[in-house]
Amino acid sequence: MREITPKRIREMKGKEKITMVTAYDYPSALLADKAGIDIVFVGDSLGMVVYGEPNTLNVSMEQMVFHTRAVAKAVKRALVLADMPFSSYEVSVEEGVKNAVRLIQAGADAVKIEGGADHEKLVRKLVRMGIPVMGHTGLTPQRYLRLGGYRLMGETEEEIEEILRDAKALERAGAFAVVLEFTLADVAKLVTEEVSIPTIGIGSGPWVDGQVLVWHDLLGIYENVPPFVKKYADLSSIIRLALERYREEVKSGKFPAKEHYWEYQDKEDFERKAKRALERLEEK
Ligand SMILES: Nc1nc(=O)c2c([nH]1)NC[C@@H]1CN(c3ccc(C(=O)N[C@@H](CCC(=O)O)C(=O)O)cc3)CN21
Ligand SMILES: CC(C)C(=O)C(=O)O
Ligand SMILES: [Mg+2]
Repeated sequence: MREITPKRIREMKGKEKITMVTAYDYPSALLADKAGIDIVFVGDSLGMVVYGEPNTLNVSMEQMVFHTRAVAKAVKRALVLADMPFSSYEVSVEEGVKNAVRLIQAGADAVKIEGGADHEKLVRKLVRMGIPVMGHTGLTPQRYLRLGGYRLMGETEEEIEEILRDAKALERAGAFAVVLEFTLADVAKLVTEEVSIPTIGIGSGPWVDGQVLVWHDLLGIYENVPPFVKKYADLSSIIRLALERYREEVKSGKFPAKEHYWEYQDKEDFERKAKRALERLEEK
């Protein structure tokens, strides 16, 4: 059992801000855990930042399972959360349960689904069988085609109502937290006040219970970052510089240097052995 549990996350509401970051592989999850992040999250955004897709709609359960397994191996303290990908839970409650179980068996401590009111039955069922669930409302990227792209949510009365309805349905069904993505900050504040479960914002302002960002965005290794991202590092330029130096040193013969290889001290000994080896090869 890891130290950060869904219960601990719930208890942080109003006391301590919750920190969450995506990670898709072993080395990044190791770093996120060691940095003291509360929730290490295998997001379906991996379709975009790892696999180069234009949206998250082509992410498969297989991909989520493989990446969740790698992340789970690394994390000792944080809560490991895995996204349910598009079409893995919408068709039926049964299918949703089966797919959630696969992510749990890959090492996740909890799963996240997009939407709320539409999936109340599924959330209730998962929670009853012991699988902690995080919801997700506001901008839900799996509705990319219908929305006609990614945009700020909560500008109309109808959208505010929909976001509130989702959050309240999730609370009722037993979800332990809800992501509020790219909503006007006032809407996020209202939702945070209206529900007893923690709200975790992304692009939704400061009046929420926690924040989540995508690994590649905050570290500066993804070119199409959403407008709400703060870059905490510019790893792209650091990585490029290192690769250019490597290339240059191989071309010029500077790498590998003495400390990077091993040679015979006794060259005559090597000559003898090499000659014998070549002869043995001839005999066969
Ligand atoms: N790398 C990455 N970071 C994210 O935060 C993220 C993903 N990918 N993929 C899934 C969703 C999609 N998100 C996004 C992506 C783009 C905008 C964005 O750029 N909005 C622009 C205009 C978009 C358009 O051209 O239609 C804006 O100015 O509102 C917002 C949220 C957040 N999520
Ligand atoms: C944007 C966050 C919340 C997400 O769902 C993801 O990274 O997949
Ligand atoms: Mg997602």
